[in-house]
Amino acid sequence: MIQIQAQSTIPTDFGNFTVYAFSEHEEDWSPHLVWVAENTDFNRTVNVRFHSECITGEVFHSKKCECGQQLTESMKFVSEHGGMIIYLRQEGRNIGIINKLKAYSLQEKGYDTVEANLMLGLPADGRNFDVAIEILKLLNVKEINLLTNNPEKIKSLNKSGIKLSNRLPMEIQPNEVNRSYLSKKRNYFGHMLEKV
Ligand SMILES: Nc1nc2c(ncn2[C@@H]2O[C@H](COP(=O)(O)OP(=O)(O)OP(=O)(O)O)[C@@H](O)[C@H]2O)c(=O)[nH]1
Ligand SMILES: [Zn+2]
Repeated sequence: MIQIQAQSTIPTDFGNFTVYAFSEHEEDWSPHLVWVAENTDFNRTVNVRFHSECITGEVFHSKKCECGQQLTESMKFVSEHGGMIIYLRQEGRNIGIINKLKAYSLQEKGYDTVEANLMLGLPADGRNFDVAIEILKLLNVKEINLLTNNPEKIKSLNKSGIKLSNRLPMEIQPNEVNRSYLSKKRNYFGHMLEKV
């Protein structure tokens, strides 16, 4: 059972956030991190982003995906309108950074993002979002707007008991490198993307 292991306030370029680290054990070096914008009213519909870790995109500005830009846009949005980012330590759709780099290596040979995972004997998407739901319940959140294009995140919420008021699109303008990745997301996983 996960619980809050620590919390603190952190000022960012986009405003002040309270950050909570959630894990089962205090010695877990990769806890899920929940970033709550300071103007968040838990008694109203809360704007929420479930965001899976992508060190290549978020820290090193990889052009292969849109994760870094989505995280920045999400932080801006919740700072302005209230809300939180549930930052899930599910690197590479939960195959881990080593396997993601192996998958990228296969992508250099011409395989797409799904084929590469499957060739490694791994699921196309190894995530489930139950832990994000658990976090919302622990924080006593009852009703949310979800910033996402991913239908799986919506399905998880619909069976959770937490009310989903609205889906808010989180679409980034494609670049020349990530356009085929984004179109695979739309055509294979069913992401609601209009710009690819
Ligand atoms: N295995 C694998 N993972 C990737 C690849 N490109 C990006 N990722 C991972 O995909 C995940 C993207 O997660 P999210 O930002 O939550 O995005 P999403 O599930 O597409 O849904 P929304 O952005 O909410 O629409 C991150 O964990 C990335 O590390 C890839 O080519 N292969
Ligand atoms: Zn990414």
